Amino acid sequence: MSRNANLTSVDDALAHLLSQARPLTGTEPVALTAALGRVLGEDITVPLNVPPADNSAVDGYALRYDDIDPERTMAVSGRIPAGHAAAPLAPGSAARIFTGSEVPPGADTVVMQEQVEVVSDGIRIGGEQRRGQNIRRCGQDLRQGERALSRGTLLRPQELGLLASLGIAEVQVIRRYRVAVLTTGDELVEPGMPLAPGQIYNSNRFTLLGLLEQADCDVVLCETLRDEREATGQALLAAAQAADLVITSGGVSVGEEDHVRAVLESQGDLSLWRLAIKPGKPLAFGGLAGTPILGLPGNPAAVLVTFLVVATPFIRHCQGRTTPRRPAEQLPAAFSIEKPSIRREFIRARKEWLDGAAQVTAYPNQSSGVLSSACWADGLAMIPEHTVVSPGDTISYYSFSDLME
Ligand SMILES: Nc1nc2c(c(=O)[nH]1)N[C@H]1C(S)=C(S)[C@@H](COP(=O)(O)OP(=O)(O)OC[C@H]3O[C@@H](n4cnc5c(N)ncnc54)[C@H](O)[C@@H]3O)O[C@H]1N2
Ligand code: MOO
Repeated sequence: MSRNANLTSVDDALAHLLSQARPLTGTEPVALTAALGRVLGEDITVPLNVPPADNSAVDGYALRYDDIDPERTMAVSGRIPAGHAAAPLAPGSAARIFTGSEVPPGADTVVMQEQVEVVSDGIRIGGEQRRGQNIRRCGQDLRQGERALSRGTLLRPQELGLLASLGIAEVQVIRRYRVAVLTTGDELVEPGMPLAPGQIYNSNRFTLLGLLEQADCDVVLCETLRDEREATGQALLAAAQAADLVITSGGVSVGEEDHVRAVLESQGDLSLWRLAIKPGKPLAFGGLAGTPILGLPGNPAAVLVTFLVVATPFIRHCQGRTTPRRPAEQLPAAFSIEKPSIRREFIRARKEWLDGAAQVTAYPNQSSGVLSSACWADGLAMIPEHTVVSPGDTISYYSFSDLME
């Protein structure tokens, strides 16, 4: 691993995390109505042709192309509303047909009603017609026996519609990823309670719960721990036994009250500590009782950034999601970085439009204790290690929604 003043680079840290990630294999059945956002746990083979029969693409008349004669009135021998079986077409005649109605046996063409003149004893056909026009062929969407969707596909609204079009009401999905959340700190008080001197409200808990919900995780345990070594050890072990991943906030720096890292070091294994990332440097990663533990720093903006940059790729990998992270947009900076850092910096930023051109603006206060910067922002600008930035320089920008993908 490349280390810079004992800091592990973000790329090396991500490679290490992904090497430790164990994709979920267990599946569970869910009704289509509850399957949005889940990951398909089985390959789906098309059980029947979609559409199941040739049907009309327009409202009009079904007929045999060779019977079209602009000089002759054609009798209308039948009417086929959508949802009804089509009787065979009487020779030399036309059948009234509607969009989606099955084309009757014996017809090979549908003429739009706008090109038909209705007369007392039938119809007269004008305009230019083509053999086979306006018919949606049996199986043109999906053919029986072919692969409709593969295991690992994220189920979006259109995939749910496709499954429904195959008559499937329930699918196997990868089971939800179970995460335990432990926030640490004697100073923390839950919102709604009065605040005594020295205390602050526990904001990380809510940021993390929101992020995990957006990442389709099941939060199986959520506790706040006091800065106490033995209790921290017990709580971490209980969380490790209950979850696929434990995420903590706080207690990973160098102070003597930073117990999360110390517990990992003594009771589990600490395979990563201190990253070349700003904010978020003291991030710790390790394992306890066979469960990965991700120790995020306590500073509120560091929690958001490290979750998006480091935790999300790990979680997505474990969830069996196969789509790679979207590449950054390359945009001109509307800010400057005068002092190069040995850490890769993620700046709370906004993509803004000036005279029709996009540029990236930065929140003026990038302190990792300032969460309002993240509420102002719609994404993160990434500044590589050892880099200075002048206004107009091209930089990498990731929207928050792309980082959650
Ligand atoms: N001597 C050093 N001190 C610090 C270093 C260092 O390298 N040497 N690194 C700094 C950096 S960078 C960060 S980030 C923090 C991370 O420290 P911890 O992860 O141990 O976090 P805490 O000390 O517990 O808390 C830091 C900060 O965040 C507040 N906090 C914690 N939890 C919550 C919560 N749930 N909701 C809201 N706010 C929270 C806490 O009160 C502190 O202000 O260490 C630096 N120090
Ligand atoms: O890494 Mo810390 O989050 O810079 O404040």
